Amino acid sequence: MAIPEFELIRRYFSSAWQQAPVPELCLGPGDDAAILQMSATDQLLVSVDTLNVGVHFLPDSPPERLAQRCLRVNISDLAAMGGEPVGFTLALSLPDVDSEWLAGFSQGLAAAAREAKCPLIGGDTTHGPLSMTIQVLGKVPAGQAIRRDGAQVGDLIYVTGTLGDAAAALQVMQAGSAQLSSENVDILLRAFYEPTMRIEAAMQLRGLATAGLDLSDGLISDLRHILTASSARSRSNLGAEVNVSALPVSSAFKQVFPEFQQQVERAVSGGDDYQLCVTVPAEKARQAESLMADLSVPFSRIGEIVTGEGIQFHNEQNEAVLIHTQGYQHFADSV
Ligand SMILES: Nc1ncnc2c1ncn2[C@@H]1O[C@H](COP(=O)(O)OP(=O)(O)O)[C@@H](O)[C@H]1O
Ligand SMILES: Cc1ncc(C[n+]2csc(CCOP(=O)(O)OP(=O)(O)O)c2C)c(N)n1
Ligand SMILES: [Mg+2]
Repeated sequence: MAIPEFELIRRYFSSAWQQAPVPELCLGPGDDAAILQMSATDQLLVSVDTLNVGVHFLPDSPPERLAQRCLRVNISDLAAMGGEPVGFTLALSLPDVDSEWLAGFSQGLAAAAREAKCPLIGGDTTHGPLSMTIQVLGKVPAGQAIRRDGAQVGDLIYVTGTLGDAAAALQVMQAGSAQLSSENVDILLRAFYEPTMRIEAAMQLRGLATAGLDLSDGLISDLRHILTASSARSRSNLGAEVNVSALPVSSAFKQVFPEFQQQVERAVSGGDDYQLCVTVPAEKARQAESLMADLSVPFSRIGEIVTGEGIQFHNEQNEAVLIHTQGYQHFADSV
């Protein structure tokens, strides 16, 4: 029987993290980043993610774009906590020394590092199948990180940007794009390789959002992380109501997935979005919406936290919509 990714982590790694707590540790595994107390006023955020060929990107991906994606998806975890980047380390495993590939990779890495104001501060370079791991360090004023566990009944659920574009890009890369304009192909590929880092947006949402994370596995699994963490913390049963007609999707995405049910399924379970999903109390919603508008960040209200369990999807007419797909799961195919 396959062990789901999160059960595997809990079963085999919780014994290590439950040992020897240090006074600096404010938040261990389970959120987008760990939180460590650095001084009375500052906390350090730490997060790491790996990208593997064949799993996270296709073989022969352009190296410049791959580097962009690798740093951006990692910085997305810092952003999701309301953090500001401080620096990153890079552990790179390469099958051979291909100077053309490395020149492209180096350019993409430098461009993303510049944009995020996040310098490379160390790393490791080894011989092996292509794999890249980036660890990001960030900072946040003490107590102000946006965690996954603060959502409450009545909070409104928002997402930034559009959902499903990266899933549509993958479909286009794997199956072709006969019916798409080159402009739309560009939009989708950019969503996959260069997801927007929502650093400033999330910093503005500190103190307004009760919970938040970045969407990597798809809304249907990632919103559940907010529900699980927040239910545990508040010792209550929290669920979510999501209006599928409010899910923000691009016209390029709709061209790739023309049927409405297919659009809903891909938007909530396609993954690789790296948009923010946050919960905001109703009385702070106007302020949050206007701050996001000032930053020109699309900010869509898609639902509400309710008493209950799991996520219920409904349409504009308030009719239940069944979703048949799940979010991305590593090891889903293992036996
Ligand atoms: N091998 C591991 N040991 C300890 N913690 C882990 C391990 N793998 C994942 N985690 C933790 O589990 C949580 C969920 O992981 P993941 O889905 O990768 O988060 P994210 O989507 O934020 O990258 C994170 O807090 C991460 O630190
Ligand atoms: C070749 C390829 N196949 C499938 C996908 C889809 N995909 C792979 S991993 C993933 C989820 C996000 O990756 P994960 O390692 O779980 O990131 P994390 O949640 O740790 O940030 C998705 C949607 C992809 N990006 N590339
Ligand atoms: Mg991860």
